Amino acid sequence: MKAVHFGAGNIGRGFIGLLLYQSGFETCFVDVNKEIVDLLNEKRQYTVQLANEAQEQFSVENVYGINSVENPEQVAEAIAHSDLVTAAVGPTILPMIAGAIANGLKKRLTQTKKELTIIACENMIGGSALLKEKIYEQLTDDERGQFDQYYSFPNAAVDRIVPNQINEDKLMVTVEPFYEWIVDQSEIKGVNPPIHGITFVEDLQPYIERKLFTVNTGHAVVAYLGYSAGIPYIAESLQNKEIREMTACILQETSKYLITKYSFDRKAHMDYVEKIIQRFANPYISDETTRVGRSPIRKLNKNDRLIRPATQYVEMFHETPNCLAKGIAAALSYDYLNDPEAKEIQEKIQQKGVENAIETFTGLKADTDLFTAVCNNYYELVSK
Ligand SMILES: NC(=O)C1=CN([C@@H]2O[C@H](COP(=O)(O)OP(=O)(O)OC[C@H]3O[C@@H](n4cnc5c(N)ncnc54)[C@H](O)[C@@H]3O)[C@@H](O)[C@H]2O)C=CC1
Ligand SMILES: O=P(O)(O)OC[C@H]1O[C@](O)(CO)[C@@H](O)[C@@H]1O
Repeated sequence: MKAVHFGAGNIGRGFIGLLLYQSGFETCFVDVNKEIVDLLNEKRQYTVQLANEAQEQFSVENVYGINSVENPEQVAEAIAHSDLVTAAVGPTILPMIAGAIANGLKKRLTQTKKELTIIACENMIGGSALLKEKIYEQLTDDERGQFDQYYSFPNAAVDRIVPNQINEDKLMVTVEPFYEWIVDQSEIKGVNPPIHGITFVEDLQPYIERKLFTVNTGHAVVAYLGYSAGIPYIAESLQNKEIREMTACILQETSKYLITKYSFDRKAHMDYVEKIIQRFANPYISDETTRVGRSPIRKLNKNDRLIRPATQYVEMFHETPNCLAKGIAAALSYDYLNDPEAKEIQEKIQQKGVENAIETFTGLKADTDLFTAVCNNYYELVSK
């Protein structure tokens, strides 16, 4: 079996690539990073190491790379002969890979009429649906009809903390032991991809919201509060009592929303939350607050990990989630200027004021209690 995976980065190599190999796939990594692609072609294998006391290592073999800038034709050819296409490039990059996937899928139709599954493995709601939308924008009506018949784009939730790598071996990836990959099987045409480690579900919504509004909300606020306190690493940030308590409070608010909406068992959900906080504090991982806090405009989007649970909370309980408001304020105050999105937010705040920035980046309306709470928390945070 052959898989084409876009994005030979942390999640691509450290999570998806590992499971594909363990499930018997040959994996073609498509990337724009020449160094990584060349190394994959030279070594044809790499190592994944677990971030725990035993530091267990796994060899991932049967891999190669294609540079999509230099060799777009090879990418199309690989997709035409593949049994699975996956991606982990980041939500903002999905539109940029859509053309290459569209070309490959068109070529595939000239050679076979077998079904194919395409899965975007990103931290977002509806990642594969977005990829499909961007691919379909490039098709004629006739091609859309054929794609509908053979290709499916099931949404997915992926969870494994993979920090930035500082290994001498540029292909090696250190990952946390925990992982979860959940795929919406109701969307799949033909058989489910035979990958050990995927959990197939009929309704992804509870799983993706539970993951995004617990793992990603929690991780992001630790990053922004840690950065604001001058702490460079996530685990170290959690040693700060104020940050730990604020994170717990924020996750109480998201839990209240999730438990009410999806009727999760309270005890099981709170155990899930506790386990996640322990994962953040993993002493075998050095995870920078600037990595976890990256791209704050994306993270402040109305459908993402900070604003969506807050607005859903207001809608459901008619009260303001004050801790989430503080987490949102911390994201707005994130002034790491090497991050282009953080820079853009800070420039907006300087030029137009924080009220304008809140409206622009979060979509919150100025006459709401949540807006006021975010604003007040922002002023409190920056005056410290
Ligand atoms: N690192 C983590 O712990 C987790 C990450 N994710 C998600 O996985 C996705 C990828 O994240 P990471 O692996 O951490 O990022 P990364 O930056 O390590 O990897 C992204 C890869 O995509 C490549 N890329 C960029 N533009 C491309 C293009 N046009 N065509 C092909 N490849 C391209 C980059 O060169 C890089 O190798 C993101 O959506 C992230 O939210 C999800 C769960 C955990
Ligand atoms: O990848 P994003 O969406 O920027 O989020 C940052 C971090 O969230 C996690 O996926 C999980 O907390 C990280 O490991 C990840 O990189």
